[in-house]
Amino acid sequence: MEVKPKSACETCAQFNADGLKKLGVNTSDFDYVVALAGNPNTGKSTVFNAMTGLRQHTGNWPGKTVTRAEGAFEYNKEKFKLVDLPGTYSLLSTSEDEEVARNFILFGKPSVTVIVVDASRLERNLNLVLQILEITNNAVLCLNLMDEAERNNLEIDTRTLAKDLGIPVVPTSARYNRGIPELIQTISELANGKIVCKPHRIKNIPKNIEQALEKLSVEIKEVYPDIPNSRWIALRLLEGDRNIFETLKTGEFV
Ligand SMILES: Nc1nc2c(ncn2[C@@H]2O[C@H](COP(=O)(O)OP(=O)(O)OP(=O)(O)O)[C@@H](O)[C@H]2O)c(=O)[nH]1
Ligand SMILES: [Mg+2]
Repeated sequence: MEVKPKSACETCAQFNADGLKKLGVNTSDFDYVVALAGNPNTGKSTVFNAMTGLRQHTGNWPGKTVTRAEGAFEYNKEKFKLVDLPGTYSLLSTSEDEEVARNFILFGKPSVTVIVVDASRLERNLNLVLQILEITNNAVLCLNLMDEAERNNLEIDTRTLAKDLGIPVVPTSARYNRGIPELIQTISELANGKIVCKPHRIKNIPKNIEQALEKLSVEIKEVYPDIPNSRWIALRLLEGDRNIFETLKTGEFV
């Protein structure tokens, strides 16, 4: 991860939060699309509401958001369309809600993916984080529910986490609006290339599988030239993922 040097004033989130305008449902003429992804009940909709000024339903039970919601905000004169997704445990999913999230993360071509995790249950959230990092170059980890983590006396080494994952990590307590200005600033810097990620990727793929992957992903690209992540899709097909197979067949990507 490389961060280009800036003046101290520019790096201050408090300073930059002044450049924020919550635009509600007015998503026209956006410059960037930002996806909010993560396990169920990690506070995605709460983050969405804090940034857009909308009142997307939030609730303390899994699966509250069942379809995707869209809103917008403006920051430093650039317009961001924010997409709130249903919670999902995995990109290798089967349930209908999870499919909505997976298809958007895979095929929606977001400029930035915000991965919202529960800081008090970090370990069980990491599975999805690593899966998302396989398919995107531009992501930020929103370490939410920091108030809960603090209450449980959990300390998280955010610098090491950011280094190991290869993406920025922003601690937040979205319910209390803590960390939201920093998150917005990080999203903006990722979108306009001031921060460049080097996401953690699995490297030890056997040679024969690697060759099959290469071949299949070339064929996928021939049939679907606009498709992102053809390599990951090839891997899923080789593993026999019926959902991905059906999605490709119907062409209903998003
Ligand atoms: N203590 C605390 N609670 C939070 C925080 N952020 C969200 N919550 C609460 O966590 C619950 C779930 O929040 P949601 O925003 O609905 O979570 P979600 O990720 O959108 O949930 P799904 O749509 O089901 O995936 C709500 O009761 C929120 O008020 C936080 O930073 N701290
Ligand atoms: Mg939600």
